[in-house]
Amino acid sequence: MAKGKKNQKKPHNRQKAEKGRPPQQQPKTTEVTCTGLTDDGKGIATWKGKRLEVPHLLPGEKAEVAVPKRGPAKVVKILEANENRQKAPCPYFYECGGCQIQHMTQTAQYDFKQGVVDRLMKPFGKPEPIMTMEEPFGYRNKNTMTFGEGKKRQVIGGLYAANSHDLIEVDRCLIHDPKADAIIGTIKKMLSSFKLQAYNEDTGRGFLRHVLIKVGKTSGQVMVVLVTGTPEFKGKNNFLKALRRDHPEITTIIQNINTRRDSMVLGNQEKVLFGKGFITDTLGGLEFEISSRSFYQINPVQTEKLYGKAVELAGLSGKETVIDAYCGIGTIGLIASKQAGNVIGVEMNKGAVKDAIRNSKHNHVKNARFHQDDAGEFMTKMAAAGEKADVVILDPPRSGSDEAFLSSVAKLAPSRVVYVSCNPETQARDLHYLTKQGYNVQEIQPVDMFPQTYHVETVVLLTKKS
Ligand SMILES: C[S@@+](CC[C@H](N)C(=O)[O-])C[C@H]1O[C@@H](n2cnc3c(N)ncnc32)[C@H](O)[C@@H]1O
Repeated sequence: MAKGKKNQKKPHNRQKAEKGRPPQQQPKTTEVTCTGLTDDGKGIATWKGKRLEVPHLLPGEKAEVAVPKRGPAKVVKILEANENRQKAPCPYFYECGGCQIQHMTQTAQYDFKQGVVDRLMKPFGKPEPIMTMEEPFGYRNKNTMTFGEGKKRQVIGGLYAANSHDLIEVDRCLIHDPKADAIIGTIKKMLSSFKLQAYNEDTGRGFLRHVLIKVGKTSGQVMVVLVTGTPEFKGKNNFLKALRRDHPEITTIIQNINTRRDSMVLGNQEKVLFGKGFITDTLGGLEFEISSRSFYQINPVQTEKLYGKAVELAGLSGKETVIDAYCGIGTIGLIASKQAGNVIGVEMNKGAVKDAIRNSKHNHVKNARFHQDDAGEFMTKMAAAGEKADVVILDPPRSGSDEAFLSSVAKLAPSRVVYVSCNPETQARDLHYLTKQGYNVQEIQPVDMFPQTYHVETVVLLTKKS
């Protein structure tokens, strides 16, 4: 849900900016009929002969909609509702930018995601029914709330409003782990009794910027990261004592110091204040160490299904050489290593590679090696050296893979390619390339990794044409 936050513009001091500004005109309202949905779940309508995208509107619905000069259109009143509409369970849904489709019933959410995948994958075959989640709330193991000052310098702890960098006070986010929000609530209350200020983005002063909580869903371990604008931590010992007294479930506490003036959540400096500085969690029968910065899939229940499917599609017999490209902390490769001859992981992020190596030792995996490199360059070098691989598993970022990587796949000529993606649009682009390079798509499996949001994960099996 935090996707895109980093790139959002820094806000101005809104209070200052509003002084002397003429009162804002109310945006015009108009009646529209929704004819379809964008791939990110917005309604599509026509206004003044042009396409208008309206968040929270469903196909067939008639609505009165406000159309401001700048920014997204907004539903003022639904005049005729679609049967798939429901009252969003979260009271912050219409303001907050975290979830986009809570106004759809759960079944309609699945139909929407299935429809997006079916359309994008049509040239390659018919996707399997989406893997759904039995309990599609409270699934996140990584939960962040941001702290700031309100107009009266009061502490605000919450999430950013949609399409903006304005903070809205949120006590409970329904996709967060409830334990995480309870700890954040306690910290919010403790700030004033410990005379600690929230960080003010405009002045660059103040103490608490964010609280990041990671929860090991199977281990029950809890990491609290206090992201502070200054290294000084007044009353630290008593603060930690009080926090741990109220939340004995906390297993480690870290202070991350972020003095940057941009909107990156974590700074580069860290102090472990309590515990080991990491938590562990179990996935695919292995135990992974998770630090504050490690990339780790945020929905472990669905990740078990996703990785299980990816390993099944790899069709391993115990002898194969498997490449785990874009491997992060090595999760997929290490899980696959139990059924493979050997695993070669490649990942650009240095910290993640260190984590992957540590995780392979921790799990006594002897047949996996990890390399820090650009995946495309690494594969190009492998192909040039005449090396071979039996299976390539790739799980690139949202932007997808690149030509260097995909053309090297064709040269390495693995019999199977298992492509995991969090963006079916870039995945479809890359599948077009691979199918022209001698591969056939055999199976397409969508997985709902991010319920209540428009995001959908897919895993695709390609095999070499004989
Ligand atoms: C979607 S994550 C997948 C991580 C891992 N497979 C998992 O499931 O946890 C994508 C990973 O690709 C890495 N990455 C991004 N661009 C890369 C590149 N050009 N070469 C290698 N790794 C890259 C990112 O650092 C990130 O760890």
